[in-house]
Amino acid sequence: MGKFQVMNHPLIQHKLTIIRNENCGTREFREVVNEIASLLAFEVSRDMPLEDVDVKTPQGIAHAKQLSGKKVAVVPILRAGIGMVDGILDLIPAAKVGHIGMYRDEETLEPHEYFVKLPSDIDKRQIFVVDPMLATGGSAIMAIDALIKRGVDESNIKFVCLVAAPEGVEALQKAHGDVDIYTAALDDNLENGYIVPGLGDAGDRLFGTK
Ligand SMILES: O=P(O)(O)OC[C@H]1O[C@H](OP(=O)(O)OP(=O)(O)O)[C@H](O)[C@@H]1O
Ligand SMILES: O=c1cc[nH]c(=O)[nH]1
Ligand SMILES: [Mg+2]
Repeated sequence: MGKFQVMNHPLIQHKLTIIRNENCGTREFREVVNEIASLLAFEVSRDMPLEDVDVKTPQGIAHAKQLSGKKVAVVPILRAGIGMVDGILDLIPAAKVGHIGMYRDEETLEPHEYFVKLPSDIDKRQIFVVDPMLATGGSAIMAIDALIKRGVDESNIKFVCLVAAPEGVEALQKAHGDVDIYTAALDDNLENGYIVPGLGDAGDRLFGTK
């Protein structure tokens, strides 16, 4: 079973409160989502493997460490996931970026895939699937299905979000038990498909479309 972790670092919690506020405007919302994504990436990358390396400093030889594991791919679920990408690339600049386009039918809440473009070596990478909201879990499950269909092993996927509903966590764990889930908050429940208290429609707040 993959892990489920709520990232309760004080900086993450403080910044999440800023974007939950209905008076937070598009510009600040966008900036702070990226800041939270960076802080989440710092925690999510904590178990990346290291190898020993000797490096010559101006004063001698340091027995040091460098990253040794799989290269990273960040995969945002469009649209709202795009809001987290730059923040993660600030920490992992060499990561490749794949995109999976997904929209929820407003009536049925069913997800629909409309775009997939991934690095050609996606099956060899450590993948961070990012989306601010895990509501029913349908979009995350379908995005991960799309990766598995292309040869990705579930255990190489970490799902990173800002706010999760218990219903979404349960559904994602049931569908993809080996995927690690990281969130800045686990909220109360879903009402009409929206997370309560949540932060509203993340895509619309990021892109100013409402
Ligand atoms: O867990 P679920 O019930 O599937 O809901 C979560 C999805 O809903 C939102 O996207 P939306 O469909 O509104 O698209 P957008 O990002 O383009 O606004 C959000 O960004 C997630 O992708
Ligand atoms: O609360 C929610 C649920 C789904 N998508 C959002 O953007 N917000
Ligand atoms: Mg939306």
